[in-house]
Amino acid sequence: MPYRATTRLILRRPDDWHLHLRDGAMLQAVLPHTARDFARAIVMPNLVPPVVTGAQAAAYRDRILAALPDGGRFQPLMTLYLTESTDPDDVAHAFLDGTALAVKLYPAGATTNSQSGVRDLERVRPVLERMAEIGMPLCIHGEVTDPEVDIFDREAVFIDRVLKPLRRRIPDLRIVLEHVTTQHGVDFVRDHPRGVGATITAHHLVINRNAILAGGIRPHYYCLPVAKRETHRIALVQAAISGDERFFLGTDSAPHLDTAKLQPCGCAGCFTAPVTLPILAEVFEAAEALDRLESFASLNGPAFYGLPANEERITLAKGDPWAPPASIDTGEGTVTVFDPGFPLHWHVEAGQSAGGASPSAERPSDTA
Ligand SMILES: NC(=O)N[C@@H](CC(=O)O)C(=O)O
Ligand SMILES: [Zn+2]
Ligand SMILES: [Zn+2]
Repeated sequence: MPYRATTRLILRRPDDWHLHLRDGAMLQAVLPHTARDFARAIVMPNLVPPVVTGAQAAAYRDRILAALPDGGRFQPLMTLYLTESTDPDDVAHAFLDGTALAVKLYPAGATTNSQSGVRDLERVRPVLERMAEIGMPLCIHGEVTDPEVDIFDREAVFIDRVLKPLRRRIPDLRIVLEHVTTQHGVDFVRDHPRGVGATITAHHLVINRNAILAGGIRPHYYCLPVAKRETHRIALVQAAISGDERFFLGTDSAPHLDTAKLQPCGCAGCFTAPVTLPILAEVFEAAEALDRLESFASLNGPAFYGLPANEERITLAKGDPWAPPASIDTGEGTVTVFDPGFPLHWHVEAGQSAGGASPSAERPSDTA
């Protein structure tokens, strides 16, 4: 049946403030899916070996730009992986010359490729103090690694044990609590009027932990932090649709080969890049908040990072449900595309640019 758009929504081209692009064949395969819909993305540094220095970030940025499809104007924004031997001068230099926008804190052992991360925050204090001085944000994977702590509590415990004391010790350090998954995380951000933000993924807005475990084990819904119970999902939706500047989109699109996910010990991460904006449109529409999608996806992130919002526009169109590809091929194996579990009626119109005609998101209007 031919596609019939019945509703259109124009918004500034979104950015992704938390993205995994990997390297090599995987980078080649996943990058076009982000570059198609997003103007910029903060690229996570958890390669093997990790992207630690300014020079490594510049080299990785060059590899990403070389992998861009022809005519792609996508801009990768680089991060530095914080280790206990990170040099404060190198970090400051990379920030001030524009090579890196932020530093990423992985508690050692918390997630995929975090083994070079931080065990003792005291050891990185000189780096954090320097970052506070120069206004460089710290992006945080906010989970404790203590095996005594239940996996569903690890974000909340991190906030109490690590984040609150850190905030007291270095109050001027700008912090992004990445991929927030709990009411506790939302409350922590709301309690801090300045200098604290949080990214929210599309998948945490649409799944709770039942998606992973009820009626069978579904590895493609397993990511870290792991999805929590429904009350937390609702808190995340409330934060995302609130228009509150401190909450912005970070997809955490984290591709892994299916052969790595479908294992007795499969790895964490959901590949959402190809479906992020259609999913968000469904979520915001269901919450009667389509007029705030632009704040979440296109305005709040740049405001936090002190960057201009994109001038270019994209159009989201609503029509008959469409089926995204079940997976993409990387040449080295397939990667399953995140399935939200409901039909997608919205899609991003191809090659669309409204040329800056509209000052902000329009309320959807009937164009049929
Ligand atoms: N989110 C995930 O489950 N996985 C991410 C790492 C991360 O963001 O924690 C990955 O790199 O695969
Ligand atoms: Zn993470
Ligand atoms: Zn991530």
